[in-house]
Amino acid sequence: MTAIPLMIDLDGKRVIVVGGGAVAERRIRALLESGAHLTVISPDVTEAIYTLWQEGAVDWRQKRVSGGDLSDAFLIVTAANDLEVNQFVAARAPANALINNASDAERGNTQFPSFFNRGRLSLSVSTNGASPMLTANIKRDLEAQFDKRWTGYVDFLYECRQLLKRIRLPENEQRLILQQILSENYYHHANRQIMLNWLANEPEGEDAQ
Ligand SMILES: C[C@@]1(CC(=O)O)c2cc3[nH]c(cc4nc(cc5[nH]c(cc(n2)[C@H]1CCC(=O)O)[C@@](C)(CC(=O)O)[C@@H]5CCC(=O)O)C(CC(=O)O)=C4CCC(=O)O)c(CCC(=O)O)c3CC(=O)O
Ligand SMILES: NC(=O)C1=CN([C@@H]2O[C@H](COP(=O)(O)OP(=O)(O)OC[C@H]3O[C@@H](n4cnc5c(N)ncnc54)[C@H](O)[C@@H]3O)[C@@H](O)[C@H]2O)C=CC1
Repeated sequence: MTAIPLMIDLDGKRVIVVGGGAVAERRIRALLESGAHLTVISPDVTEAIYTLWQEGAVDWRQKRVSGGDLSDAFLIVTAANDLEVNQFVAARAPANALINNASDAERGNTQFPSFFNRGRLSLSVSTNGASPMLTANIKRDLEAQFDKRWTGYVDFLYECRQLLKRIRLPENEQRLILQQILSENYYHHANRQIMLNWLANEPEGEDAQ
């Protein structure tokens, strides 16, 4: 069995985080931007989680976890520093819930890759549990290779593609342009602007909405 990566939309979904330590904090940071409704269940939490709770970014139930805390959860992260607690949570999770078990990935069905974004570009790395430290190293290399300038470049690619969809050129011409904008020429802002202006001034295709 091999885990496959998916991009997941958690907007408005109920996410339960069991435990309030360093690992829980890392998962919460990854989840904050997702629009999920986050509830932390733990007798204590780190300072950073405490601040997030004060700011209203997460709910906090200051208690040890019990089975009743897990109903209706779409995703459960269990990151208590007690193997048995994490096993209990994994066993009591609703049948269709996604479950990430921080102390034993194989007793869950969901793993968090290490990831970062450059605008719309998302890069994630996983070794499927072989070596989280190798993952961290590879991520660091990728962060240097795909530096912040990629954000603007990927925005440019997005805008071009949206404009092309409106113009509705014959498929081969559209592919040619999509290929062409991958050339290093378009790392330069001025060239991007020329392409965008040209695309923006092309008439819309017949059946464009
Ligand atoms: C499945 C997964 C995540 C999940 O979905 O929960 C997972 C699982 C486990 N990690 C464990 C241990 C450690 N994890 C780290 C560090 C990181 N772990 C991360 C990801 C992942 N860890 C996912 C797989 C990713 C992959 O395979 O590529 C990183 C990359 C990202 C992040 O966590 O945000 C982050 C680096 C962040 C950075 O530095 O940038 C360190 C080192 C440290 O702390 O410095 C140690 C101690 C050393 C060691 O054990 O190697 C244990 C044993 C727990 C126990 O012994 O009780 C398990 C459980 C198991 O193996 O089953
Ligand atoms: N996935 C990963 O990347 C890593 C996972 N781990 C695993 O994650 C576990 C947690 O690591 P840390 O966050 O560093 O530990 P930590 O000790 O900083 O935090 C553990 C938290 O769990 C809470 N907790 C304990 N019993 C609980 C219960 N019955 N109900 C609710 N909350 C409870 C504690 O109050 C504390 O807030 C480790 O024991 C280890 O197995 C460790 C390192 C990396």
